[in-house]
Amino acid sequence: MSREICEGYVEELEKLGHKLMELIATSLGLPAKRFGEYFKGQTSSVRLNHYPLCPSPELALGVGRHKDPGVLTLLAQDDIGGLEVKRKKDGEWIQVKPVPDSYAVDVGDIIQVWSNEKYESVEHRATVNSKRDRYSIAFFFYPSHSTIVEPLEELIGPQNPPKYKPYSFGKFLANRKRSNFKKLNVDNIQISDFKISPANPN
Ligand SMILES: O=C(O)CCC(=O)C(=O)O
Ligand SMILES: [Fe+2]
Repeated sequence: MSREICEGYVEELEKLGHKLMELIATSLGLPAKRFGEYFKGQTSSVRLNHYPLCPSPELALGVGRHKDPGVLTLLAQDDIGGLEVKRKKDGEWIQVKPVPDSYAVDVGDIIQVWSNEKYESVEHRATVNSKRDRYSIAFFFYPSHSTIVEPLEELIGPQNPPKYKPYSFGKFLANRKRSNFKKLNVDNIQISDFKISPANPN
């Protein structure tokens, strides 16, 4: 792939990311450009995923269950399928069927915190299959390293106290990456670590 093609692709995804954030801002009753400031010095990235076919797909996962730490993930997937999201009401894993010429849009942890849980970050995973290799391209729309993530002040008040303590996105991500993609015996850092519990508001 040439540099121009990659750069052009990322530029278009960035535009789409901003557009989606404008719609989300509007849905929360905020000015459309409310989220723009966080993306000055953004740290977005692209990951090319290759899942080789697996003779025993019931014994392995392509990517284990997780929530994406950023703002949005825009996922282009081929026609094989394998992405699954966890349905909250019963914990069932639901397949996200590939739709040609479209992106699967995943709300990340930061929107959950910014919106004080009006939106929720979706838990997901990717399975493998025994028929064909699968490819996906994930664009992770991330704010600047220095962003302090906290519920937006316009969305909190006496009736709606903040559900999260502020945290540094850069430090959160650095902590996540410390695992270096190895399987850990303990869960790595999660936004729930910053959750304010009603019994212990500080
Ligand atoms: O390839 C997929 O379907 C999902 C990939 C994913 O969740 C990720 O890269 O964060
Ligand atoms: Fe993901």
